[in-house]
Amino acid sequence: MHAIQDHYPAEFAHCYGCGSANPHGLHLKSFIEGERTHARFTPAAMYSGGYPGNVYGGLLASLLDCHGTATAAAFAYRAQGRALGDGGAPIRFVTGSLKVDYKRPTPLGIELLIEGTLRSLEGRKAVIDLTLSADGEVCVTGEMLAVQFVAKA
Ligand SMILES: CCCCCCCCCCCCCCCC(=O)SCCNC(=O)CCNC(=O)[C@H](O)C(C)(C)COP(=O)(O)OP(=O)(O)OC[C@H]1O[C@@H](n2cnc3c(N)ncnc32)[C@H](O)[C@@H]1OP(=O)(O)O
Repeated sequence: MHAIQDHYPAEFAHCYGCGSANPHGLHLKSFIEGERTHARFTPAAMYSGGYPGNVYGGLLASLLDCHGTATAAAFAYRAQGRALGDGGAPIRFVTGSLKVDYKRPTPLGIELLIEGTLRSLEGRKAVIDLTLSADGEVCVTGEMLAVQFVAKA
């Protein structure tokens, strides 16, 4: 199964969090299944926060950031009856705002599950609800406003 990011055109594949063309990046891959999206990431020891054994909060926000915009794009394609990577004009979303709530420490070294659902899609604005879980426990929640990017003339 192809990830949502596998359909990003080469010129948009340099994102630190999810771009396949960024050799230093996280290479997050998100998938849409039914009414939710999901991605998985196992943080290595170098992503330590200040508290031993736990993940740095900025990394967690990065994971939500990339997964949220991928979620917005995937649901926008679906809403328009289009297939991802259909060769038409790409529907690009960027993060307008991202609220992150750290509910409990997130452990290093185990697979994290990041999930997204579409709360609303109106015009260029998509509101995405996000969770990040470890071992079945939600550690982080997020709320993203993703805005469809329109190149200005
Ligand atoms: C599947 C195939 C895909 C193919 C193709 C994909 C390629 C895709 C690559 C993506 C790669 C990964 C991406 C990773 C996620 C990042 O890391 S994205 C990087 C971080 N984000 C940014 O740099 C965004 C910077 N900000 C901006 O560029 C502009 O502010 C924005 C967000 C585009 C909006 O500007 P604008 O286009 O001038 O639009 P504007 O009229 O200001 O706002 C539109 C609406 O949104 C609202 N809004 C905007 N910002 C906010 C805010 N912060 N709070 C509340 N409301 C807001 C406005 O109030 C307005 O609402 P309405 O009046 O329409 O009701």
